[in-house]
Amino acid sequence: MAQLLVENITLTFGGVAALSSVSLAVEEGELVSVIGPNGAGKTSLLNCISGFYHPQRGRILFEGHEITRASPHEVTRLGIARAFQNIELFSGLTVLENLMLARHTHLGYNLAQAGVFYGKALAKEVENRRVVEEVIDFMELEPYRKALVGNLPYGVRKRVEVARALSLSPRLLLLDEPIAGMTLEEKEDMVRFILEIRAQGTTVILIEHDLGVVMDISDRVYVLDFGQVIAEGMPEEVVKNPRVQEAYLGVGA
Ligand SMILES: Nc1ncnc2c1ncn2[C@@H]1O[C@H](COP(=O)(O)OP(=O)(O)OP(=O)(O)O)[C@@H](O)[C@H]1O
Repeated sequence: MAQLLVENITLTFGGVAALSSVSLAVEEGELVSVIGPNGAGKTSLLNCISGFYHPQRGRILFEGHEITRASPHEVTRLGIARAFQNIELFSGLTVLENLMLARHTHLGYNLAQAGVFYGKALAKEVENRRVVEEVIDFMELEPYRKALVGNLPYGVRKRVEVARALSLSPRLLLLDEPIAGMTLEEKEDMVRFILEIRAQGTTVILIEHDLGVVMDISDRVYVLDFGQVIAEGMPEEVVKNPRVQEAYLGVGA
């Protein structure tokens, strides 16, 4: 069974369908990209998977659990984390504090539990710190760990945003335009990190407008247009698909 199954989801806003009967199946360890023109429904799809939107029809299963109506918090606890297009970090906190806070907020013990199970809470805190330090090391953020996020250049903040998602130890990572607005060098670095994340066994769903990057690194690609999946397959198949060329690349027709 696929790790993530999206079955015929439909999401409407006041009569406008952002997604119409969209299905998607992602295997554990795959790097799957979702592409499509502006307004095609890519972010809406990620919002449904991550619990921010709930589709009116269809269902979503992650590792056999139905998450169609789950909250973002529940989805995170089940092993799905998301790096946002518009960076969701606290600019007045350091890199280290942002990552620790993410773990506390989503996976941590609450204060009442900490009071009752002091030893357990302490062990949890040591574990939180270990994971966060590993992520900082992995994302090569060591030079910035004590820097306030608000003072960091945009490209580094994008990297911290991915690190924040990774610090939740996800088995499925959702990346919404992780290289948008970056310099060429920053893009190359981010692509390398994405490939390393996948190499470590984490499943990745990527929304990205840079087709060169998508075609280079994806195992499979889904193409959305007007809220519908118009093509799915290996990158080299998808680019040859006449519907994709018409709808997305603006050629043909
Ligand atoms: N909260 C909302 N309220 C109303 N309409 C929405 C909402 N979110 C998305 N939509 C609509 O749903 C459609 C799909 O939008 P979505 O942002 O998912 O597309 P996208 O493919 O991610 O676009 P982009 O590449 O520009 O980010 C659009 O018509 C958009 O206006």
